[in-house]
Amino acid sequence: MLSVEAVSKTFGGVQALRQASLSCASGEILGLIGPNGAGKSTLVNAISGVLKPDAGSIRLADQELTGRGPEHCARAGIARTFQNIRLFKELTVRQNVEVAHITCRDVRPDAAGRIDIDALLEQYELGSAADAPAGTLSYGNQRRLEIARALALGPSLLLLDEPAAGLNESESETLAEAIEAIRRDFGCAIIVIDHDLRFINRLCDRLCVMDQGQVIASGDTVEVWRDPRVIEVYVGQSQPS
Ligand SMILES: Nc1ncnc2c1ncn2[C@@H]1O[C@H](COP(=O)(O)OP(=O)(O)OP(=O)(O)O)[C@@H](O)[C@H]1O
Repeated sequence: MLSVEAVSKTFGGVQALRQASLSCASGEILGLIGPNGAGKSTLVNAISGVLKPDAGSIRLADQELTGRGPEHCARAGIARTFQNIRLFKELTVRQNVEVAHITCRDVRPDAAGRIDIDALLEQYELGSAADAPAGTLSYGNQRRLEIARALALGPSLLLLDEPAAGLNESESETLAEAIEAIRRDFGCAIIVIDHDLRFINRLCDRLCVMDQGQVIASGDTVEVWRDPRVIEVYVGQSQPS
């Protein structure tokens, strides 16, 4: 489904990505982890068209996406959330979701037809706030709205950048269940970036570990934690249980 091959990106003198490669299949939940500055957000930005890679290729199913912009990638079926929430804060909760749904209806009417906006708002406990401006929601509700809006795009690939940031343990558990429900209900591929390793290990089928712009390990979650390079990168950090 998603195939990223040898993607590189330099910002001034900083090589943020060095020939990074990963793949993600339909219905798979892939965890993208690594220390601060490893290149995770840059890679997700390249996949979602927010920035153009200097080299390498990005394909989604049979679509060549390398160097295409965010709108093109959204229309191709890639939806994402951001590390720092980016909603249309003056629009209502419902309007935020409707804008995404209209985009989906234009390009993938079949997928759009399967999306029920009211059900989506209820599922993310936003029904009672549907007519409130998005900017007035609590932090947790804004995070939920970002996911609901991403789903209204009818994605075949969903990218979640630090969805558990700022959540307590029980909220993270609820979020993990919600992401599993997305896989079940939408069947899309999901890539999750997060520093909460307990959350990542509980949720993800496979992991891709980055360090200094490179993918240093990828594979089954349990296997990856046995890799000496991964252990080295995480030395000093608490090992996940
Ligand atoms: N727009 C930019 N301009 C200059 N340098 C950048 C830019 N974006 C990222 N970088 C640099 O590229 C490197 C990788 O950053 P990136 O944000 O992708 O890492 P990350 O793994 O997502 O980190 P974190 O977990 O802290 O979010 C870092 O050295 C960062 O400072």
